[in-house]
Amino acid sequence: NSFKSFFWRLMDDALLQGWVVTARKSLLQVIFPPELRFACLKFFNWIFHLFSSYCYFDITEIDGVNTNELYNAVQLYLSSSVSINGSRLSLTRALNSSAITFGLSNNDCIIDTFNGVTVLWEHVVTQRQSQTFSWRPLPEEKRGFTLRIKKRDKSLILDSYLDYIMEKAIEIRRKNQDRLLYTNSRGGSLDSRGHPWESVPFKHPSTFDTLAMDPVKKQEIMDDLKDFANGQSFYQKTGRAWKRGYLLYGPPGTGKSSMIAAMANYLSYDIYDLELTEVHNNSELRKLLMKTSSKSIIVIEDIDCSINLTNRKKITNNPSTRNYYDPEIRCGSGSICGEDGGNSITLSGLLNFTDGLWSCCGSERIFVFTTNHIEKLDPALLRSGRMDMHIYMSYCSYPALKILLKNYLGYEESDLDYDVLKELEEVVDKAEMTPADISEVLIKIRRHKQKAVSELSEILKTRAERNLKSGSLREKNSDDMEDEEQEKRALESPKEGSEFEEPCKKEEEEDEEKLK
Ligand SMILES: Nc1ncnc2c1ncn2[C@@H]1O[C@H](COP(=O)(O)OP(=O)(O)OP(=O)(O)O)[C@@H](O)[C@H]1O
Ligand SMILES: [Mg+2]
Repeated sequence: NSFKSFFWRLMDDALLQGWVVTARKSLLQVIFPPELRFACLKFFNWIFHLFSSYCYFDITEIDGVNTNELYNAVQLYLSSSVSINGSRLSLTRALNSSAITFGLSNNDCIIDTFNGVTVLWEHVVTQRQSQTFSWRPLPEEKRGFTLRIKKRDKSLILDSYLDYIMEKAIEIRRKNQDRLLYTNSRGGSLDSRGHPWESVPFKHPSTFDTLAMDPVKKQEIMDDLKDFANGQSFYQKTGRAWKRGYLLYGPPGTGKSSMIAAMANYLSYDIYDLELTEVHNNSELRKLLMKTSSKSIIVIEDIDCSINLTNRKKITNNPSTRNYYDPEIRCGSGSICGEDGGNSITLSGLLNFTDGLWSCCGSERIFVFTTNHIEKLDPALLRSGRMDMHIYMSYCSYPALKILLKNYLGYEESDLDYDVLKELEEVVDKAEMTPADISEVLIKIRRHKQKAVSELSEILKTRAERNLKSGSLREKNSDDMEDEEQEKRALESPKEGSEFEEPCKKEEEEDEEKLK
């Protein structure tokens, strides 16, 4: 009985409580209808914001139906600071990327500072209430960032912080994305999207660390590249197009192509490998240039072989008449400007490509030309300002050899005997071996390090001796030939005031008379 009464009392209580709750609810609704409650909330919000020293900006992932660019930019931008400070992170890896991006977890906060101003970012994720009609399905979660800043810093932040974030995001995206190597090997034909370039992921492992060359020269080039990449305001201030030209020259196998790969890896630029022989005329060249993107290196390898410079000799043989404004010289090879009617690629077209008006469509571009024979190049290509830096890639020097020993055998300078080093230093310059030759020797015997060094030393010695012998032989030959030539000249040369000068004088006199 007692249990029964207890049960019923409990039920009564529950019923009563339910009634009370319902009654209270309906009473509240009578006194505070939803409109009034909403107005109250708004009012309290307004009061809160009025007295708060902060203001808030919401950056939602989807703005109406479009994806909000700023949301993605903020996400990428925060990824760099989040990776250091966060304790719970979301990780993503985008398509075409080999890097992992860190992100703020849902409803997590992070503090950032910009120009001494502190801001707070919150990643707000809520469930989407009801699916409204839309042409494309929206994600179930509503994501966004809320930026909290002090009211007094509002103008500073809006003026520069958001621009800074956008720039940083582009940089991070480029760094994370695999770089591309473009080629125009398809000739002038376009792909389905109207692009003349074909691309493949660029994964060349060459870096400035692995490049064997004089460290001082290497540092100079690296500084120059960094100055260029950070020099937007400088180029704007001085009225120069934001581009730079490098001419790499030297014997085959000295690292010209490796240097280009190292440059691209250092600056995270794409490479456009321009095959000039596939370009039919100047307008095609211009179209190719227009379709290159900023932050890229445009490469023309073996420039001396790529363009017809046959008539160049005619011009350079007569230096007194050489004038850059001469149309023949501007066109490089005489055949090009006029008669061919633009049916072939010309030196003038190439010069316009590198520093004409068209070269400035897009910005932050580097032109690199390589050649094994700098002496074959037209002076118009070499004049200062066109190729800003001429870099000689030389035979392997002692500092370069030390880099190769470190890269291939893991030998630091201190790991090797003083005598061995001295021996290598003495012969390496005289041997005139390219880094490619030396790396070939080291690769073959890299498992037996000491043997590799002693074998390399032997090879260098033999090559040095051979060069010395052939050098002295060459000297002797050239001395003999000079003697012979002098003798010949002495025999052939007419005596002073002989008939050789007479006709010339006669002709001159006749010319003068005609002029009179
Ligand atoms: N300076 C260097 N540092 C490191 N490795 C080098 C260097 N030079 C050449 N090598 C090695 O030799 C190979 C050939 O070098 P690379 O193609 O860069 O020479 P190149 O100067 O472009 O020759 P070519 O004039 O024939 O095009 C590379 O794969 C690289 O491993
Ligand atoms: Mg090369």
